[in-house]
Amino acid sequence: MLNTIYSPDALRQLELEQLPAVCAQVREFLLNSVSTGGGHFSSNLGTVELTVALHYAFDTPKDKLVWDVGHQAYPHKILTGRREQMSTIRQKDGLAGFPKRSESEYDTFGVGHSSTSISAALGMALAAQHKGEDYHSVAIIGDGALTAGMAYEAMNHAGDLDANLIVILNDNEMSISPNVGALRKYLTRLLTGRMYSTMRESGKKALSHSKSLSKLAKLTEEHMKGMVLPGTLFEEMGFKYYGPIDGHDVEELVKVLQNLKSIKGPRLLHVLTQKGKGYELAEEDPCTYHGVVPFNLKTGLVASSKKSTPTYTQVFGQWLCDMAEQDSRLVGITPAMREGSGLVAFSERFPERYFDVGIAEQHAVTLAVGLACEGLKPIVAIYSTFLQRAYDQLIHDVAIQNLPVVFAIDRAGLVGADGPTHSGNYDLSFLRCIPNMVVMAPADENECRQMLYTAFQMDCPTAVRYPRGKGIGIEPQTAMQAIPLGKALKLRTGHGIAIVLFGSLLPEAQAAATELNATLVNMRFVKPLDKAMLRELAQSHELLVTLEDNAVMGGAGSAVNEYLHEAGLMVEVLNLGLPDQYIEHAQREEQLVSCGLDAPGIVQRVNAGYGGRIRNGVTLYPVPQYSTN
Ligand SMILES: Cc1ncc(C[n+]2csc(CCOP(=O)(O)OP(=O)(O)O)c2C)c(N)n1
Ligand SMILES: CC(=O)[C@@H](O)[C@H](O)COP(=O)(O)O
Ligand SMILES: [Mg+2]
Repeated sequence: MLNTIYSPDALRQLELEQLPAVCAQVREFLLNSVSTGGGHFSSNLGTVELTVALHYAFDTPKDKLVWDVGHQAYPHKILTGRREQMSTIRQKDGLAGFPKRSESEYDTFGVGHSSTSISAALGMALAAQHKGEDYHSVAIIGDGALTAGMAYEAMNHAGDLDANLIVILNDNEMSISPNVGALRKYLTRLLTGRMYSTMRESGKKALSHSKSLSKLAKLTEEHMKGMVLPGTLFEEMGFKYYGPIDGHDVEELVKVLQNLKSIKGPRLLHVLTQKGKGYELAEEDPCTYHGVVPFNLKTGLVASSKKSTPTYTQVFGQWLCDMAEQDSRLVGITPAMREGSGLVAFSERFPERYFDVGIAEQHAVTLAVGLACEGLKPIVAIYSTFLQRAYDQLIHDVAIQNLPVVFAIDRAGLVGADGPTHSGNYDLSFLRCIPNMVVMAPADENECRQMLYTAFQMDCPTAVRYPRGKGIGIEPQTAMQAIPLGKALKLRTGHGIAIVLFGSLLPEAQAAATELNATLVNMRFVKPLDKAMLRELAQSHELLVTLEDNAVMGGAGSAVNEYLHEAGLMVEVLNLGLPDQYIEHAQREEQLVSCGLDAPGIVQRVNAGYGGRIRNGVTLYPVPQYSTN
């Protein structure tokens, strides 16, 4: 059947009774395609029935489905004409891992970061009112995503309006790790309470009396009211609350959704799903199977037995435990990224000093400030891309008060398969302009550990930013020693050209320096800059090439330009970094090549500019062209 479903229209031609078979085929397809190519796994297995029901019950794309985060939207892609391209998902020139407006008319809203769906769907619902159009706006949000403030900001607004907004709460009791907070407890109470069973039965009865969809359509508010649990949090916020219902019973889902369409105003349907549904290992351990590399379905994910050097994340995790052992003031904070940020061991060894705050980056930062005010030493472990959410807190709460909060910023620079929504391309630009901040970028794993230690010793806000994955393979030393503030390190002495490196592009810089016989300096600090070193380089070289895995605009290279200008040092400069464009998903190495940040790319751009200047006095720095699809 799946082969004939090229669009939701084709799905809607089927009989309701055929939908369970469609679901089985979508799940089978998912199991094979994600285990073969990698990607988000558990969440997609959990949304199969919900997705089929939504496209069946609603008139998509006229009706708008807005997926929150979008990591659970693979079934949606499969049913909206992209099944045959699913093998390319998250790969260079392939489908994006998240809904993306330019990819399909069914992708109503681009996502990747969480908790935006209710705001966006409300905007669409208000637009419908404004334009006098008649379509439904449906936000599909997970229980994890519902821990973020933005979701409540949107509900608070929506609950006071009469917009045609439907929120589907996809509750699987999991974020990436088990969900946290009072809301989790509240949802559990809703599920386990006596009222739930009573309500569920009455709801089912109401629905089972209806023989056909046309009759179902006539089941209006009165029937649905039988399913209402009065006094819920959502009701108090102005939503009509329905559910909870079984998110794997596709026929029941369709019936309820059909009914929901005829009700007016903001309404919320609570749907229960199981993360990893249909693959036993993922059902048992949805967290491990949240995002997967290719694996054998028969054996499941198998940890490699080869001893390998640690990733930057692991270097951070080890440092955190070591530091916590030495200093009881240390506390660790994560906004819902325990595994990704390397905090599992810390959370187990120091549970009383570990805080998973849910998807609440703003709160994570200001919580750290409160802890710092009272003499504790907070470490905020956060992905660069998610720190963007907490920029005001960083300035207003941390930096203006000059409090010693350490930001361990993971996934800095290009991240690969997750693409532009998750790239950490801007942190150097947005951090270095904040007074009081010290900003460090390690060039290898040991330096990362020593920088974290350095940061921890300081009495001001500090940031250490490091990339996804492994470095050059330097085993961090156990001993920890603070790095002198703002001190760069000369790694190679060459002639004419000096490569001024900020961060992890060390192998590329080393290869290019050798090829060009250039001086190579590891700057280590983006703020404060080693001005003495820059002065010396400017006075002894003809060209300075700054290199960073951050946007060129406003980044570390810009800091060098500003200093040279301010100091009146006349030297030619070539700033290499990420262009003023979004870099599409691909492997990180492919992304670096496409930006001219691999060793041959660096050499080519230096030669083009520098050679041109030497030959005829014309400065020419060609910038590679990037695709902007
Ligand atoms: C702002 C933001 N912070 C963190 C993340 C990382 N993240 C992606 S999915 C996820 C869990 C979401 O849980 P839920 O919404 O319940 O969906 P589920 O994974 O259970 O399907 C997290 C923390 C993100 N995408 N956006
Ligand atoms: C959807 C989301 O935000 C996360 O699942 C993210 O994809 C994790 O990225 P890492 O694989 O880099 O931890
Ligand atoms: Mg969840």
